[in-house]
Amino acid sequence: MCKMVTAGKDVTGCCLSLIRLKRVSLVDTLEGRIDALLDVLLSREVFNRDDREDVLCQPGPRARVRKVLDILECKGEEAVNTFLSVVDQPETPSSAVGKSKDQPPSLGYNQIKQKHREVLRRRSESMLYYNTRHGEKILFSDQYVNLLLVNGHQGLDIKRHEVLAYGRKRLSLQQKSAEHRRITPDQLFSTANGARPVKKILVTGVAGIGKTILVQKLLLDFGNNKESLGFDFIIHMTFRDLNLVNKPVNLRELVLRKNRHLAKELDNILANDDKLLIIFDGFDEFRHYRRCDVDAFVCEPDDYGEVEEVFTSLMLGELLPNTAIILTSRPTAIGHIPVGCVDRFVLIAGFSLDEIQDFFCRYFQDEGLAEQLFRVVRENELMLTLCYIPAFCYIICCILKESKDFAGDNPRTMTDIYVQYLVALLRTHTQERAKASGAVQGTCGGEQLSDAVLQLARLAFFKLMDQQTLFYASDKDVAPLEGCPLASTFLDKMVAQEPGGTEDVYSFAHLTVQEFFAAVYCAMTDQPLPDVLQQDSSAGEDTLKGHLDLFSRFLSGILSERNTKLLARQVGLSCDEGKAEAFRQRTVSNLNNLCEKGTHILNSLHCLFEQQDPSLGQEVRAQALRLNVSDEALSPMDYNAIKYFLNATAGDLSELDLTGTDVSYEALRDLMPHLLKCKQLWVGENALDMDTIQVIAEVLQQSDCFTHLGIGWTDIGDEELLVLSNAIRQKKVLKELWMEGNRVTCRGLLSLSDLTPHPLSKVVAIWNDVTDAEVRSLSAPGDCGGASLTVDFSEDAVWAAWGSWVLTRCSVSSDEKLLTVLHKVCKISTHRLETGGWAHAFYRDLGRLVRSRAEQCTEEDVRKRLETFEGVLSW
Ligand SMILES: Nc1ncnc2c1ncn2[C@@H]1O[C@H](COP(=O)(O)OP(=O)(O)OP(=O)(O)O)[C@@H](O)[C@H]1O
Repeated sequence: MCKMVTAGKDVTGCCLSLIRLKRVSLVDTLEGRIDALLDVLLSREVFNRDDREDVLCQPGPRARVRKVLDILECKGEEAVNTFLSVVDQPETPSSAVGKSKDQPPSLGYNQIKQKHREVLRRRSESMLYYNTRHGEKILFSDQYVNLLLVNGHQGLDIKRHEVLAYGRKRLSLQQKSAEHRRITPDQLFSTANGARPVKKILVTGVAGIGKTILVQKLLLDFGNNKESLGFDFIIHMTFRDLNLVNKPVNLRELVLRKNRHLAKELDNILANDDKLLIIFDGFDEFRHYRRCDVDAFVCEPDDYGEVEEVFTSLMLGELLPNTAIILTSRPTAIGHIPVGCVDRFVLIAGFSLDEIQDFFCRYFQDEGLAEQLFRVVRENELMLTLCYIPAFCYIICCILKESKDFAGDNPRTMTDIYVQYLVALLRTHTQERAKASGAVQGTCGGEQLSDAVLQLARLAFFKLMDQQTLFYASDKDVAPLEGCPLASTFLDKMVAQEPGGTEDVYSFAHLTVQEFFAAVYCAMTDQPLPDVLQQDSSAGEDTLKGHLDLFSRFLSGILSERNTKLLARQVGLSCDEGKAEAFRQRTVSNLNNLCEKGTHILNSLHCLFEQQDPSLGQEVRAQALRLNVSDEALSPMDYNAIKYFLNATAGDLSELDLTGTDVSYEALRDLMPHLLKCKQLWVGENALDMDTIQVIAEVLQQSDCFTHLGIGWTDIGDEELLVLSNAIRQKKVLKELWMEGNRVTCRGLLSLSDLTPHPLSKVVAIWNDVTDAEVRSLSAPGDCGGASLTVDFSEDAVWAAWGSWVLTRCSVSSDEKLLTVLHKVCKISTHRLETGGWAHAFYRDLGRLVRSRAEQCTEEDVRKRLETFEGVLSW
């Protein structure tokens, strides 16, 4: 490799700049032979003994090479010239210093390896549920259910709440399962032929989907010698634990914090970095997660840095470049991960129907009972949707264990389930306390119970507002919970090792549980609503979309009449009626506002749904009902909320925006009565098959008010357009048809000729299968479309804005979706793209995006297709 450094160059006169230029690769190349190199430099009198000492004082081989380079810079051209001639010489076996890499592992190394496996096995063999009783041992292997893992790149700007995004993602994943490749835990590091090795893996998935459990599975299999994934050692770190590090630290100390048994062999373990896997769990819980864009790195295991610097240095390969890393995170935080270095993106998609059933069997350990209760859940769409998330599956099993069915207070909304969950656990808790103290039930009842719940809820609320999920025992908000047995039912506790002793650190088992308790506090006390919910929706749209989404849904559900009554009866909590009424009025005014402006409205629809009060919907009196629910795959729960709103509100639907929602035939058919009253329907960026097109055609045939239709990027061809044009001909009310990026040919467009310019005053059909000659004839006045038909890139200003919109979308889409877009946009013939026009910049930027995606892509066939397009785009 040193040959490469100087090959083909006349080194005289440029040696100094050469070593500056090649500094990083020199460090990589020479770290394994630094000691031998020093000897040679000494013997050639380039270095003196003091220089040598200076170098040897540096911690670790990489730092030593850097020091050599620094000293050489001071010594000037001649010294550097000699140095380069030395490094160009082939390495003699004796000079190779990567000792531990080349030598067979020592006995000590192998013994520690086995011991470490035993430690990991011991630590991972029990399943720890948040409410596991002290001393209770539930075997992990008895409870573990297979998780669906898929290779996948995820958009980095997922801001929506994970739990809710989950149902949508899950369903769309299922639909597209053929396109995605399933992987199993043992395939995480496997590579397709010829692909570069997978070293850094990012595992994402929403709250409660099983990221930590997957990590536990990897550790247990490793501990049991079942699956080593090719590693000698796995080091497990959680960000919860790393949060406790509050001063500069080095990697060695971080490893030893929880693994003192590795101390003796740690040098060898770190030297064998290609046999080492480090797992970092729960990046979203890292309190410094916004600060990982560091510019200071640590390069040696003994170098000190802030904890985020050590982490980022490992991720970017500045530190232990050959070490494999698995990083888990909820999607909300991945925008802060240096994803450029990630070799593989893995998404945990949770349970499918079979796994839910398997979970029930394992949980109830009685086949008959499990089957009976599974049937109850399967018949309840909402419940079933939630069960795809293992954590919910667990919560629902807890509820069922208590009540055996959902009869009586049948849960209809997400809040209902959480309220029942709270009640179920409180009941167990009070009964157990009564049993333990030998007293009658109610020891912790009445006031005492509601006070304890409010204490917990207070903690949840204030920490949520500060976006905190970890609470130290020394915190003044935590202190009142000391000794409260209720807290241990709902809070996770861990003991943090601190220099002066230990400290307890608490968290709710899941963020959703914290959000629920926070909403209980806000509803049941005189705490004013948080500012973001107070704001007029015109100012607060953005914030309302963010981290308080689920909190506001819970708040709405808790303030509903049925839940306030239930909580009063079961928990002794009462809420101020004025507050409930104020919240309801705010919900109505938010809905009015969002409808009139056509801003994203889904969360407010869920708030309304949570209330389950038909009269509330009737109060919505927006001047125009513009419903924008675009850009995320919608789940059955979302459709429930949309339909609920549309059924409850009177008035015609001005606009329904279902762009990029994975809308299906069933969903559109279900919405049919509302579509007949809709003026503008946007269903672009969904794969629309003929059945779905038929539903739209039916609406066109029957509706007297349907004036605008958007079906861009829906993969439709002439046949589908023919069905639509026949339907338009029936009522002749459609004015605008947007159908860019499809497979329509000139023949298809000609089917619209008698419909333009009346009723169709605008047809946008760029990026379809139309040749240049056809474009000219179609655009000619008097022909098929004339002025009302746009098939070409004529108006620069309009399409420049369009291009940047498409680019933004491409940058957050999956590789598969990117390929679909590329397939369309690369059909444009180049001579129509006038030099200097917007299209050049557009294709250049698109080319860059494709190149970076191809570099990161681990699926060979997808990568090859991306590379083909890269070639096309670099004409
Ligand atoms: N594969 C599984 N088999 C059985 N139970 C599971 C499995 N995965 C998850 N669970 C259940 O779901 C709960 C939550 O899982 P886990 O803590 O791994 O989620 P997570 O994705 O790490 O969530 P968060 O993002 O909130 O940290 C577990 O405590 C367990 O009860």
